[in-house]
Amino acid sequence: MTDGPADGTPQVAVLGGGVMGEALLSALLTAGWAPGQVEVTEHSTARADELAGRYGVRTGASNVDAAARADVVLVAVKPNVVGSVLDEVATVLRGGEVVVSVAAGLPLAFYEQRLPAGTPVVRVMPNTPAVVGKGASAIAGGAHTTEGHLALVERMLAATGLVVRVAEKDLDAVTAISGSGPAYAFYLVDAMAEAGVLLGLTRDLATRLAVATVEGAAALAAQSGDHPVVLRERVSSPGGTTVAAVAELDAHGVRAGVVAAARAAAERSRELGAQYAG
Ligand SMILES: NC(=O)C1=CN([C@@H]2O[C@H](COP(=O)(O)OP(=O)(O)OC[C@H]3O[C@@H](n4cnc5c(N)ncnc54)[C@H](OP(=O)(O)O)[C@@H]3O)[C@@H](O)[C@H]2O)C=CC1
Ligand SMILES: O=C(O)[C@@H]1CCC=N1
Repeated sequence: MTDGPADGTPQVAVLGGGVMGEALLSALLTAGWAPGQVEVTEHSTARADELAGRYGVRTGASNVDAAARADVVLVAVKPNVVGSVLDEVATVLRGGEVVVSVAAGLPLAFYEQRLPAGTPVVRVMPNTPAVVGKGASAIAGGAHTTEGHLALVERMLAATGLVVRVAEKDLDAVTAISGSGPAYAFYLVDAMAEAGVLLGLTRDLATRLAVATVEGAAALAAQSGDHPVVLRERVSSPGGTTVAAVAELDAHGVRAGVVAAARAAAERSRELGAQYAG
């Protein structure tokens, strides 16, 4: 079994071809995997056919068959299904395959207990902007994971955007910030667009302006390296429109709301782990 780029391009089985499974499948192909080196499993025949038609990969309903052919098993089903999927594929894994999972909450030990002894497991917390190469993913390896395994997963995610290594204990927080975070940004974009409509802009124009503004602000924050407070101050002319607006954000508790939202997401991640791994 390969454990790194030097060993070539391993065969990957993506178990679950939903939102994240498709994003990772697409990223693998962009990163250089050939369609013949990736296989996807799906419950729904219609969805399997859709993915096969769009990406030219082999698709099927059998997790066991796909795992038996794979060097890397990428688990992309919901947390409540992961246990049963692991029990299925554990029957055909030999301990040398790398198991990678994007499921929220479930600890590495949960996988290691269910898989053959010595199986390297890597948890990944990606996010949906991976689809356009602007994602943010954090990875954490388990007890049998080597530098080569982590490097392989980084290579698999190369087309998704930023990839960072973290300790497993930080993954609930990562889930709350970057995993769920795109939803917070879309929430803001939607609110800004709605406000534009309220102020008399067409919905199309308001949405385009809101999206470009959030995209531009993120790019400026990334490229300037300046603290967000400094960037905000630069927008805020004395006695001007921005200070009037930000005072309303403060008065409505938006900052506290974001903090509470992230705390709730991290707590839910811990709950999912306890609920389905317990
Ligand atoms: N969406 C996101 O932004 C992120 C998701 N994740 C994680 O990714 C995982 C998948 O989430 P997401 O893609 O959103 O969910 P989806 O529901 O879109 O995808 C899951 C897919 O797995 C299929 N499936 C269900 N059971 C099985 C099975 N036994 N074997 C094979 N396939 C199966 C489902 O089919 P069917 O619908 O027919 O049951 C569905 O297509 C979750 O664990 C989540 O925590 C992590 C980071 C971000
Ligand atoms: O909502 C969820 O549970 C998943 C994990 C992070 C983003 N989506």
